[in-house]
Amino acid sequence: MPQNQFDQSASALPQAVLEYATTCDLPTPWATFRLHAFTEAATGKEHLAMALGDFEDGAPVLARMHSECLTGDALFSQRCDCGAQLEASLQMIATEGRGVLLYLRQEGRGIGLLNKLRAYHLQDGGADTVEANQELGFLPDQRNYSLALPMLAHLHITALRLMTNNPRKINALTQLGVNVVERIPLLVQRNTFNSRYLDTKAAKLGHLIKS
Ligand SMILES: Nc1nc2c(ncn2[C@@H]2O[C@H](COP(=O)(O)OP(=O)(O)OP(=O)(O)O)[C@@H](O)[C@H]2O)c(=O)[nH]1
Ligand SMILES: [Zn+2]
Repeated sequence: MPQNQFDQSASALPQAVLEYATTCDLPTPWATFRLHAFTEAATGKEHLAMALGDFEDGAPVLARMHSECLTGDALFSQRCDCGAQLEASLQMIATEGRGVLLYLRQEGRGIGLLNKLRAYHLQDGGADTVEANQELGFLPDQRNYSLALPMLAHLHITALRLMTNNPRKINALTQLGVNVVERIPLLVQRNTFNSRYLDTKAAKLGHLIKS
């Protein structure tokens, strides 16, 4: 699959600069995480890392690089798999007792909330998730994963066992010099509303999801 039909290569994107802000405890139903906050210099956006356990030994860390999805993560939307993936990955980290979830504020695969809702409107009229982005003048995936680098460096994390179904995410991280030693599938249940979305991700974006 030609990667640039869907997203820019990692080397073509500007390297994100983040400034560390603060850390606090974050109790969740599964574990009490340490929540680390960072500010992105270029946009002022706040990006978060939820960490559990000690990473100083250098052993590969169970990790989720989660892209913000307000509708799925907070508003219980069934149009996508984001909320269920967020919950499942935090549970897996808690079960292991060690791991990190990077919560990257790249809503709508980087096009922002309002444009994602415009894309949903086009999808309500028949477009798929890729066509809708293109109709709005965007690449299907506008994310810049270099946001992860300063967060991983701050946490002294050097190698990942990444929970994802998206091989382009692993390619991008590898291009950026991150050592991804393993991919751990993060499959969630289909429903009436997300089924076409999941099929399009598999067919057009290369996600490793069974139909
Ligand atoms: N532009 C757009 N973004 C969407 C749509 N549905 C979900 N998103 C965003 O997609 C992002 C999540 O990406 P996905 O393609 O679902 O999954 P992924 O992160 O590539 O892969 P996984 O690691 O397997 O979850 C979040 O930022 C969502 O807000 C949509 O229809 N259009
Ligand atoms: Zn979502």
